[in-house]
Amino acid sequence: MTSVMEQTSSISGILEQSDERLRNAGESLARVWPTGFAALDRSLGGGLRGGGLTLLAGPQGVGKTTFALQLARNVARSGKSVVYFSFEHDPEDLLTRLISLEAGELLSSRAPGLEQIRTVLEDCSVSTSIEERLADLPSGPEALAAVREYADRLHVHRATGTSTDLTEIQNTAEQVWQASGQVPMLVVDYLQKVNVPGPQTNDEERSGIVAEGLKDLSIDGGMPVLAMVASDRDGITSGRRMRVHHLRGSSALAYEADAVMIFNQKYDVVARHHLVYDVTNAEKYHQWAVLTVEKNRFGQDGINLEFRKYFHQSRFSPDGSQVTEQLVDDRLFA
Ligand SMILES: Nc1ncnc2c1ncn2[C@@H]1O[C@H](COP(=O)(O)OP(=O)(O)OP(=O)(O)O)[C@@H](O)[C@H]1O
Repeated sequence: MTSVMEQTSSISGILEQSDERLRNAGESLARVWPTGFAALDRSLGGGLRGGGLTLLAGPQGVGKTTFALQLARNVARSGKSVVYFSFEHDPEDLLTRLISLEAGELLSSRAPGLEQIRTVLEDCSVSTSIEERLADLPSGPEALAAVREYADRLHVHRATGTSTDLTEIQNTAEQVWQASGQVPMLVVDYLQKVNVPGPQTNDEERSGIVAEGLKDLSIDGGMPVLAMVASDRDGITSGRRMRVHHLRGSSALAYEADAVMIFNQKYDVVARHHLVYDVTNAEKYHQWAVLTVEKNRFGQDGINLEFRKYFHQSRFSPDGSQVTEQLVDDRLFA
C-alpha cells in the first residue's frame, strides 16, 4: 500500500516532476491527448486530459461505441497506447468495425460497408486468411494495412460484468504500461457494467463507486479515462434530449467527472421551426449527431458540436463543427 508520505509532494517536488516530464517525456507522458476530432479538440483545449475522467453518454444506438472506438483508433494512430475495456462487444467485432472505418476513410462512398466486410470475415464455408478474404474488396488490403499500423498500441480487454472490477482495470492498465513503456488511455464501454464487489448497493451508489475509482486511477496514472454511461429510462424517449440528469447515478457521476459529453440524434433536438419551414431538413438531420460538452472542468462547457454519421462504415466524419440551429430539450410533436 502507498504510504502517506509517498502520496504527498511539496510544490517544489511537483515543479521538479513537471519539469522532468516536460523535458523528457514528450509524447509518452503528454497532459493533453488529442481525440482526432478537430472540432472537439478545439472545444476541449486540445483534447482529453491525462489525469481526467471524461464521460460519454447518449441514447441507445446514437453511436457511442462507434465514436469511442474511432477516438481510440485516432489516439493509437498518433503513437500512443490505448486499452479498450469492452463489456458489450466481442473483440473480433471491434476489429471488423476498425477495418470498415479504415476502408470508409480510404474510399468514402465507394468503400465496402460494415455488413459486407462482416459477411466476408464470418464466412465459415471457406478456410482462408483475413488477407485473402479482404483481397477482393475495394480498399480491403489497404484498410487491413492501416489497422496493422496501430494494432500493437490498441489493446482490447474483453470485460464482463461478473468479473471485471476496478482492480482488474487497474492491473490491465499497469500491464500495458509496463509492456509498452507508455501510459495508456483507458476506454470503458461502459461504466455501469464495471463489477462492484461487496454488498449490493443501488445504481446511484455503484455508479459513484466506479466513477470515483476511475477518477483515482486516472490521477494516479496521469492517464485519460473515457467512460461510456447508460441513461435511465427518462432519457431514452425519442424526441427528447438527453442531459446529464438523465444518466443513471447522475449526481455522483457528474460530481466525479472532469468532463461530460452527451450525444443526441440531431433530429431529436433541433427546434421545431427548423423542421416546419424546410421539410428536407428532417432527412438531413437524421444523418447527424450532436455532441454536447455539458461539463468541462478544463475549459468552456455548453458547446454543441455536430458530426456526420456514416454508421454503415462504422464511423463519424472526423470534421465536426458547431451547431448553428436552435436546440431544445423537448419537442412536443413526433
Ligand atoms: N451495417 C450498418 N449499417 C448502418 N447502421 C449500422 C450498421 N451496423 C450498426 N449500425 C448502427 O450504428 C449505430 C451506432 O452503433 P453503436 O454501437 O456505436 O451505438 P451505441 O450508441 O454504442 O449503442 P448502444 O448503446 O446500443 O451500445 C446503431 O444505431 C446501429 O444500429
